[in-house]
Amino acid sequence: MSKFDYEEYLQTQPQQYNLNISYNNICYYVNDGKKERKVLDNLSGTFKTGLNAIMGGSGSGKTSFLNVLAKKIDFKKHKVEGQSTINGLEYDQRLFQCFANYAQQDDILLPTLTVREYFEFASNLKLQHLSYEKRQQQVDKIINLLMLQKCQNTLIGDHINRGISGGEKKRVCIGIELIGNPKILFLDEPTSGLDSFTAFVIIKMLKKYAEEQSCVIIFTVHQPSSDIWELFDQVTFLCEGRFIYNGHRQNIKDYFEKQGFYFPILQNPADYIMSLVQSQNQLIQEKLLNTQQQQSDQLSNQLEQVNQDNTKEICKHKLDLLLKKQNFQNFTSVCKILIKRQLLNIKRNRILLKARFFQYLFTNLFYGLIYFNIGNKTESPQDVFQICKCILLLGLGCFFQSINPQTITFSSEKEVFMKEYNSQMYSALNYYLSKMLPEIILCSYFGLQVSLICFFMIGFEGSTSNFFFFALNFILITNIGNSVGILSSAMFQQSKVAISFIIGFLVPQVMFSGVYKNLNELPEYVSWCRYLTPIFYSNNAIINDLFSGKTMIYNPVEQLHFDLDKWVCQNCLDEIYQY
Ligand SMILES: Nc1ncnc2c1ncn2[C@@H]1O[C@H](COP(=O)(O)OP(=O)(O)OP(=O)(O)O)[C@@H](O)[C@H]1O
Repeated sequence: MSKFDYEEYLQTQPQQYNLNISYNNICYYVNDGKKERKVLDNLSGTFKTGLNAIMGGSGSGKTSFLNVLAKKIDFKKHKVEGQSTINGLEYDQRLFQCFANYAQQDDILLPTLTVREYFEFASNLKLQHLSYEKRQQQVDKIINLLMLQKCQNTLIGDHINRGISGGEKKRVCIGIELIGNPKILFLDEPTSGLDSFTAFVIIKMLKKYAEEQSCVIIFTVHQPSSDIWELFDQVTFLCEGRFIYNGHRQNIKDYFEKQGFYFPILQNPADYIMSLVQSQNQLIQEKLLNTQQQQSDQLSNQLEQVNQDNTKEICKHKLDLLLKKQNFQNFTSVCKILIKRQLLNIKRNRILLKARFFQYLFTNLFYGLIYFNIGNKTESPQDVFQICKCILLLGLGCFFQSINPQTITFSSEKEVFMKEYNSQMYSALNYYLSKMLPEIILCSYFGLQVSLICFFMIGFEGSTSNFFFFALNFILITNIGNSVGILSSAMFQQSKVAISFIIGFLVPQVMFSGVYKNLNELPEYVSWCRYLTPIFYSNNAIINDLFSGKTMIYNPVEQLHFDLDKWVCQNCLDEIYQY
C-alpha cells in the first residue's frame, strides 16, 4: 500500500474552515444519587470563530455547559436532552476530539519535565505526521505566542520542588492544547487564580490565536477586567442554567437598556450584569427572565441561519483529513515517546529513586546482619522455624517495599494519564507498556540486589542454580508488589483508601505463607486462599529449592510441611510409574 503523503494532502485541501458549534434546546439533568436536578434549561445558540466568553455566578452551570457541548458527561448517570452540531453535523466524543481540544480547570502536569520538553512531547504525539523540523517550529511558535521563552527550560515543578509559576503552568496547559492546531478550543476558567495582568496576557494571546487560525474559543471566566471584556467577541451570561444574554459583546448595552437596565458609566459591564444576575430583588429577576425568553427566540432564528450555511461539506473534508491524520499514530513510536518521558520522569525523580535504592540496600543489609549465617543451621526445630521466618520476612519486605512508592506516586501520575488519555493523545495499552517496561527493569534490579546481599550474608548453602532460583523469586515478588501498588492506586480515587487496601493485603500473606500455620492443617474452606497470595508461592518455591531432598535431622520442608503440593504430586507420579 502506498504511503499517504499528509503534507501533499494538506496542500490539495482547502485550509480555511470556519467552524461553528450550534446547540438546540439543551437541557441537562444531574443525578446526585437521590434525585434528578435540572442544571441547564433549554439552551439554544451558536458559537462562532473568535472569543466566546461564558460568565455567570458560581453554580450557574458554566462548566456543565462546556461539558455537555464537549460530550464529557457520564451519560449513564446524567441525562442530556437537545442536540448539538458542528457545522450542522452531529458529533460524539470521539468526533469532537478530532476538531476540538478541552483544557480543564486544573493544571494537571508532570512536575519532572521542562516547559519545552512538555511541548515537544505533545507535538511528537499530536503532530506525528510532520517532520522533526516542522514540529520544532510549532513548539517555538507556541512558546513565543504564550510568552514562555524565559521559562522554557525550567521544570514544571510541584509544591515540593518549586518550578514555574501558577500563571506559567496555566499557559503551558493551554499551549499543550494549542499545539495540535485545534479548530475549536474549550477552556474552563483559563484565568482563575491569576493576577489581572497575566489574565489579560492570556486572553489577548487567545484572541490573537483565534484570529490567526480561525479558531472557535469557548471559555468560562469569572470577573473579567474592563481590558479583558473589550477582547471578547461573544458573551454568554448564565443564571441558574438559563441564558440571560447570549450574543455579540457590542450589542449587550443596547439589549439591556431596552429591558430597562442602564449601565453605569464608570462600571465594568461584566460586573454590572453579574450584580444583576446575583441580585435578590424580585422585580429584577422577573425582568431578567423576560430577557431570557426573548434571547431564546432570537437565538432560534440565528440557529436556522447558521444551519442554512453550506458548511457541511467543508466539515466532511476536515473530518476525513483528521481521521487520516489519526491513522498516523504509530503504536511503536507512541510507545517510544512515552517510554522516553517515563525514563526522564524516573531519572528526574531522583529523591524517590535514591530512597528506593537505599531502602532496599539498608533493610536487606539489616536482615543479613540479624539472620547472619543461619542459612544452614538446622540443629533444632527452632532453627528451622527461624530460617523459614527469615525467608518469609525477606519476601514480605520486597513485596511491600515495591508496593509503597507506587501507591504514593501513581495517584498523581494517574491524573496526568486520565487527562492525556481523554484527549486521545495515546491508548491505555501504550501507557501501560511505557509505564511497566522501565518499572520491570528497576524492580528486577532491586530483586537482584536483595538476593546478592541476603543469600550470602544469611549463608544459604547451594549451587549457582539455587542462587539464581532464589534471585528469580525475589525479582518476581518485587515486580508483583510493584504491580499490586499500581493496581490499588488505579482502583481507588484516594491514596488513603489504596493504602488501607494494601494493609488488608498484608495479613493473608503472612497467614498463608506456611510459616505461622502449617499448610496441611488449614481448614478446607479457606485453604484455597493461599493460591491468591504471592508470598505462598515464593516461600514454597525457595524453601523447596534450598532444602528439599537434603538429609538433615530437621528439614524445613518436612517440618513445616512445605512439601505439601510436591508430596501430592510425587504420590501421583509414583502411582503412574507403578502401572
Ligand atoms: N456531576 C454532578 N453531580 C451533581 N451535581 C452536579 C454535577 N455537575 C454539576 N452539578 C451541579 O450543577 C450545578 C452547576 O455546576 P457547574 O459546575 O456547572 O457550575 P459553574 O457555573 O461552573 O460553577 P463555578 O463557577 O463555581 O465553577 C451546581 O449546582 C453543581 O452542584
